[in-house]
Amino acid sequence: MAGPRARLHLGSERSVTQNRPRPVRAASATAGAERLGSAVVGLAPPRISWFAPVFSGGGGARLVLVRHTNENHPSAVVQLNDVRRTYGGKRTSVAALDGVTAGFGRASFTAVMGPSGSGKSTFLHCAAGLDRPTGGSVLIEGQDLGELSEVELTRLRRERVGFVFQAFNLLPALTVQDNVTLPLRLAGRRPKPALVRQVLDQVGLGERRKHLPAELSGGQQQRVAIARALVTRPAVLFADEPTGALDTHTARDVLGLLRGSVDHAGQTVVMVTHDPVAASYADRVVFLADGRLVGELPNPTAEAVAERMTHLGAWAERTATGVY
Ligand SMILES: Nc1ncnc2c1ncn2[C@@H]1O[C@H](COP(=O)(O)OP(=O)(O)OP(=O)(O)O)[C@@H](O)[C@H]1O
Repeated sequence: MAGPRARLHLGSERSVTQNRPRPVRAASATAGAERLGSAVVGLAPPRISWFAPVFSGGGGARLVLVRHTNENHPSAVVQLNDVRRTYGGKRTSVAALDGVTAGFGRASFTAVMGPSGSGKSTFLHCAAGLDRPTGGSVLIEGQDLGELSEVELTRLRRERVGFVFQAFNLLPALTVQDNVTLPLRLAGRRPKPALVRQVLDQVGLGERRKHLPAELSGGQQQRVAIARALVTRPAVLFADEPTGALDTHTARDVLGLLRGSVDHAGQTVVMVTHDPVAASYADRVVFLADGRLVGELPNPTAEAVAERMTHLGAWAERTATGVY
């Protein structure tokens, strides 16, 4: 557990009613996930509380008891323990992540938000095994990534981690079906036709499997990218601004698809986003500022997320400039 961390007090968490229908969860999809109050966190109830400075909207600091839900727990699919990532040398050192502890339970959907430069990409890269932290540990399904060689880490990423980025990164000369099955073929596995059909149907592209990416809309191409990420049945799907290149309507389709993979297939999803509406599809939002986890919001609404981000941005600016 990291030492005391600043947590932002950013207004009421439940002042705005939910602005989207939440699908009923299949019992199998939520196996292992536990409800903690109103938050689906997939973790054990918090065991440790800590005293931390809380910054009010006006910039003043006071001490309150903070209940922390992100501690180390063996049931987490992804667990970060006191993760640090420093860039640069001694004199130019930047702490992109400064002691982050967070857990992500099975069949949970978490949005990661924070001002520009707060460490979101670094967080995602370290959590997904794309980058090695300079301190602390990251576990995926209980496996400490720090204990793996590069070859082992690559294999774990290929088999247990799915990625979706803002850019769809499809191979233009391959059909939808061949793009989707590529990760399996790269891993030397023969794609099972029934599985491929199922994944393509899941993303609504069963009829388009022979098409080339250029023959699809942006939203459909992102669906192909999601199918490609899901085809290995990964333990966790990491999404980095997956709707950043899509119009509002298409973005909602894609977010609904991610939500459905959690509710109906028990997928664990961790998504970095700047968009409060996108974040409102998640079970909870965790907020980063200055490389630290500074708060979380269960059952987020777009309005509540936007309100917190406004305060967080103002606080980050005051911290950076030293003007309060
Ligand atoms: N390769 C690097 N070398 C040096 N500093 C870096 C490097 N990558 C990130 N940083 C610094 O680490 C901090 C966190 O960066 P990161 O990209 O994780 O933030 P972010 O929240 O994803 O930002 P944004 O929302 O603007 O994409 C920033 O101060 C950034 O300048």
